[in-house]
Amino acid sequence: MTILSPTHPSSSIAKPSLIADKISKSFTSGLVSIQILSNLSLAILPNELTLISGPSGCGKSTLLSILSGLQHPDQGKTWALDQELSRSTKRELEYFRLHHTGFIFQGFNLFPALTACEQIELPLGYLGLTPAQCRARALEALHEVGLGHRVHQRPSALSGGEKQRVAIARALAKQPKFLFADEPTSALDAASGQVVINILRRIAHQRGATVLCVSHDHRLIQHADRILEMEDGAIHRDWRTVDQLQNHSSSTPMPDWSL
Ligand SMILES: Nc1ncnc2c1ncn2[C@@H]1O[C@H](COP(=O)(O)OP(=O)(O)OP(=O)(O)O)[C@@H](O)[C@H]1O
Repeated sequence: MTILSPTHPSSSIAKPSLIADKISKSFTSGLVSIQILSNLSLAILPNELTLISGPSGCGKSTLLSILSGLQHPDQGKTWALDQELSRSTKRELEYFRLHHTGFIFQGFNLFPALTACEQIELPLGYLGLTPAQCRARALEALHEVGLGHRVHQRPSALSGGEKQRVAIARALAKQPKFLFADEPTSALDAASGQVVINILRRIAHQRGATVLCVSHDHRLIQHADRILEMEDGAIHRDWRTVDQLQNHSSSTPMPDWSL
């Protein structure tokens, strides 16, 4: 059984790749304004899978969309590496998302008419790669998620877990620095969900990507490196697996996370 320990900054000396500094967000419904995120600050590290968990409606997806540059916070600042997302223009955010991010959603978002390989080749074309480069990257990504034998299948011939693996391969083929996943296992059975979360963790560890995953699927917790539990628009608890802590010396110096 995985034992969880409270996160301590000395557990890592890596520089955060994603930072939120006192961000707030509210939505207006009719005459009522509802505060979703309140003065939230956090720092996410590369090379690990960070899981944001919490009850439905607590603001997980809103936080993910702000950290990935899909939305601006009402107040506060966000950075991805050295780019201040909260001050970036729409065009700068589009460039950031196209070149540096991959997204994975609960519903897979695959085109029914395209084969697994074509699903991946299509968006790669927007990166300016040649058709041969797109094909090579697509095949490599499909092999990486264990779907080398399903290259020419359309979504209707794939299981839910396989569809999600195609979606991961599509995100992976861009070779992104950031991978954002919103409830990637919700539509999957336990075994398929476990395969998906293991792939996400491997991408973080082997490729050095920052992998941020939103889920209220408790089966995922023991497979994440770090767990952020949200409640009422704030980070309520911040946990890290003991395995991860033991990989670092107890004399590891404190990183400078000052904002
Ligand atoms: N664009 C929007 N306009 C109005 N309200 C919104 C908008 N986006 C989110 N909300 C509201 O903000 C709250 C938080 O939504 P969010 O999707 O971030 O929560 P969540 O924790 O991801 O929920 P779930 O686990 O159910 O997906 C919800 O009450 C939702 O209805």
